[in-house]
Amino acid sequence: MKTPETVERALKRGATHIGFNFFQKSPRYVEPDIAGKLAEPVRGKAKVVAVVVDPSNDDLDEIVALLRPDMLQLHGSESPERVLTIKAMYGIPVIKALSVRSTDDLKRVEAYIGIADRFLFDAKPPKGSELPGGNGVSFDWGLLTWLDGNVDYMLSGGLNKANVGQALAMTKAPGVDTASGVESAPGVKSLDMIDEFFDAVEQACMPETTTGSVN
Ligand SMILES: O=C(O)c1ccccc1N[C@@H]1O[C@H](COP(=O)(O)O)[C@@H](O)[C@H]1O
Repeated sequence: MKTPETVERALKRGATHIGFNFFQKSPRYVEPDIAGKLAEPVRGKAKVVAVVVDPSNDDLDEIVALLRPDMLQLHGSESPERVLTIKAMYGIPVIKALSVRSTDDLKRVEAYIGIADRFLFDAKPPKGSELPGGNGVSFDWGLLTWLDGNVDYMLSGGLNKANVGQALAMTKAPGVDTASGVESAPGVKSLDMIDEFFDAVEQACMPETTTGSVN
């Protein structure tokens, strides 16, 4: 999120996590001090998440001081040992993002069990992309049937109003996450598209008993 308006809209629609991106090549990048201000209305209503990619300790020091995140989303190739070190340094829960193309990619979860607090499964970046995430591409959700049912995760990667219902129906994912799927241009979130995404999620999550037809 890069603007107060989009933060407000996502909160109003019931977002449980609001992310701020600190990968400098990203069109979603925000300066840590600006992110700290944007996060103020989020505190106590949703989790403030810092999205980082193989961050140095200096970068983390600055982000943690200025944003005061509830969670760190580690979206690079951080090893289990590095995740443990980061958790020990700041005492902040970690979402470990893993990119998925095959069942072997999903098996990488095992090394992080008991270390990462939650997982986020994203697609592998397309060839040539400079971004490790935020590429608007999905992976084969059917692969998630291989996952141990106790793993707490968020499904990510190319989710938008048109496919999030099918993604939820197919995977029963405990959470969904989107970035480019609610943007009118790279890095430009659309209030209408945020609404449409939440509408689609609500529709997908409606208990069957309330979606029956009226005769
Ligand atoms: O969005 C980015 O530019 C980005 C850069 C570096 C790491 C992660 C990034 N985005 C995250 O990727 C997922 C999926 O995004 P999308 O829905 O496919 O656009 C999401 O968690 C973004 O925050």
